[in-house]
Amino acid sequence: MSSLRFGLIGFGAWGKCHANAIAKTEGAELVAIAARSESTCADARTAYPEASVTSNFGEIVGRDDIDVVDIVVPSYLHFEIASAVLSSGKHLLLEKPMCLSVEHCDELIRLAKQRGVLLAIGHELRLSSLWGQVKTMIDDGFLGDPRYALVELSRKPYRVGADGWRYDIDRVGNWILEEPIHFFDLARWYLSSNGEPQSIFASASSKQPDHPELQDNFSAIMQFSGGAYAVISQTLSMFEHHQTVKVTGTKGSLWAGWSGAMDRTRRPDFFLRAGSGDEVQDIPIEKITGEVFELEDQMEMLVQAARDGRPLQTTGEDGKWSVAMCLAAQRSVDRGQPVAMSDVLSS
Ligand SMILES: NC(=O)C1=CN([C@@H]2O[C@H](COP(=O)(O)OP(=O)(O)OC[C@H]3O[C@@H](n4cnc5c(N)ncnc54)[C@H](OP(=O)(O)O)[C@@H]3O)[C@@H](O)[C@H]2O)C=CC1
Ligand SMILES: O=C1CO[C@H](CO)[C@@H](O)[C@@H]1O
Repeated sequence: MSSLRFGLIGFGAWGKCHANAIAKTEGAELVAIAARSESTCADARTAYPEASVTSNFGEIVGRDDIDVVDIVVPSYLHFEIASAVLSSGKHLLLEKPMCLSVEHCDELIRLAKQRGVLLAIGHELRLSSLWGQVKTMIDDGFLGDPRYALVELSRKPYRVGADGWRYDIDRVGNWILEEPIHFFDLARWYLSSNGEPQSIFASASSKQPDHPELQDNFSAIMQFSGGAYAVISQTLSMFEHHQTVKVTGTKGSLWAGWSGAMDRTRRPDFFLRAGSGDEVQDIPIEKITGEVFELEDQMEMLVQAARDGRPLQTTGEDGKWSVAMCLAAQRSVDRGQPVAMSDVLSS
């Protein structure tokens, strides 16, 4: 069977990891790469001599021998490039945050439906053996009724990004859309038996006096219709990368952790422990986990969805919910009050 032909737009810190993941995936072929600057285009030519490289992403969009486009550019460019790709009738893998507004997310979902193509969003934690095992145990009833989730990350500061986009509020949107977006997605996934999130109350602080809008410390409480709630908390003022998840229910509890020198390490430490009354067990996680590994699984997911019609695990609808939760959280930080999800989803 012939390979699915991928075009990659963006070849920065994370785009290079995408290129590597596509190249490793059976049934996928990296045929074209676009970046902005000549120097990044030159890097791409050296690393992937068999791919065509361009500084005009429109050339990839305009080709009719490309099946899937993978977009890994600064977040403020997601909507413009994604709508061009979907309009051209190609499948799309779009990095998180899907877009910087709910309206733009809706428009991409509409376009994907209209053109009958796949739209997957880079919420790769859903493909993790560790975070996925937590979900499996919740769905299998280990906790009884889930009542509470904590998703917490302590890490070193964000990378600046090409041309400084990640430290420019107009181009990044806000910092909740950068990394806490993954944790909102996880919490919504874990507590899905409680219905959708109803409201979010959040606080944040900055350690940068000249940039109060870039908030290094962030915490939120999200309330679900079924009565459960989740706490999302992150600091960028730590060292290394340490993530914790705790979920409790009417019968049991789960505690999972992942640590590495950085988010992209290939040598992480991770664990899952499960409690039921006084009995505590270590749950083995056979498959190594971390964002670089899940990225490879994400490429495989696309190949299988495009070829065999298997369902996507990271959909446009989920991408939209994740953006909406982050926008609600930022509005709550700014106003000092809880924000109803219905206000954000309808505005
Ligand atoms: N799911 C996840 O876990 C992660 C998701 N992300 C997301 O991925 C995206 C990219 O992040 P990251 O790689 O860290 O950012 P970088 O700044 O490192 O890279 C951005 C890349 O986009 C390229 N680019 C900019 N404008 C254009 C354009 N008009 N056409 C083609 N290429 C362009 C840049 O080119 P040049 O180099 O020439 O400037 C650069 O190669 C962001 O949306 C981020 O939120 C990031 C990390 C992890
Ligand atoms: O998961 C992630 C790792 O950190 C990056 C920032 O440096 C984020 O963009 C990203 O979502």
